[in-house]
Amino acid sequence: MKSISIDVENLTVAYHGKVALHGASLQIQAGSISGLVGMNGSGKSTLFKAIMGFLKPVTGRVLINGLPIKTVQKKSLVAYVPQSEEVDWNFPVSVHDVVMMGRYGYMNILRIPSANDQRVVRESLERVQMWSMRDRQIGELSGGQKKRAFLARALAQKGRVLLLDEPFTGVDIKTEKAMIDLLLELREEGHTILISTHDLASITTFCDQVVLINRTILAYGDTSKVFTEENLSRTFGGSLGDLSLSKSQIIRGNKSESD
Ligand SMILES: Nc1ncnc2c1ncn2[C@@H]1O[C@H](COP(=O)(O)OP(=O)(O)OP(=O)(O)O)[C@@H](O)[C@H]1O
Repeated sequence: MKSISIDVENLTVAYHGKVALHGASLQIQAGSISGLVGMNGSGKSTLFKAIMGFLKPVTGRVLINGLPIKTVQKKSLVAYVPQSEEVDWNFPVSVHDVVMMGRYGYMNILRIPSANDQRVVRESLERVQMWSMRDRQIGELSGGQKKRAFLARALAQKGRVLLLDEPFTGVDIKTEKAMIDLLLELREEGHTILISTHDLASITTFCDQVVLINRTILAYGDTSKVFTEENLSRTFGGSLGDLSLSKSQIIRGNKSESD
């Protein structure tokens, strides 16, 4: 699989004239995992939505492998897992239906799944250990199961770029570890992954790059260079103590089962 880069150039995004993200620039290397880190309201979801082309920027642009998102989306290259709050969980669809939505870009207007679509949906559900729950209504799932169902939808889309907005929120430590292992596998397969998370302690265990955000991009680059005490203080406006993060977790990451 050929890996794909993401370039964000001088991006400014506003909601009803109020700027949420200004002058944001960053580069995500093809075939890497990047952790997007920032406080509540710092603009993480806004950045995801702008990369997806859901929000029209006031200034700047986003290039996926050098191409505008509109061109790329026709090929279903970028898959997005939104925050749980963005999903209507009362919508009467099964887990299987949700994952099949990842195949819509490959179907004609009648949306009749082919044998290949059925196979890909099954494989995607099996990869997140959700095949046995395929007939459940999405509203009946636990927080972690909801996240896995939407990750399966992204896998079914066969996007080469995966944008994951807080996939670990409400997920237990065992499931988070299984998801991280899956992300590492997906990177080996050539996917480019941008993931926002509030679990700072696990960043150094799986992210090649870190992007620090507070209404603009404060820093980005190799985790070993960017995930520093000074940069985190700038991002969160406090000390490491406030972040419940030890120096060792910044340097090499040491999240344990008992955390
Ligand atoms: N639909 C919207 N209309 C108006 N303002 C919005 C909208 N969505 C987000 N905002 C504002 O834009 C800013 C950035 O919000 P955003 O959701 O991108 O932050 P975030 O970093 O994803 O936060 P969190 O960690 O809480 O999910 C916030 O001030 C927020 O209030």
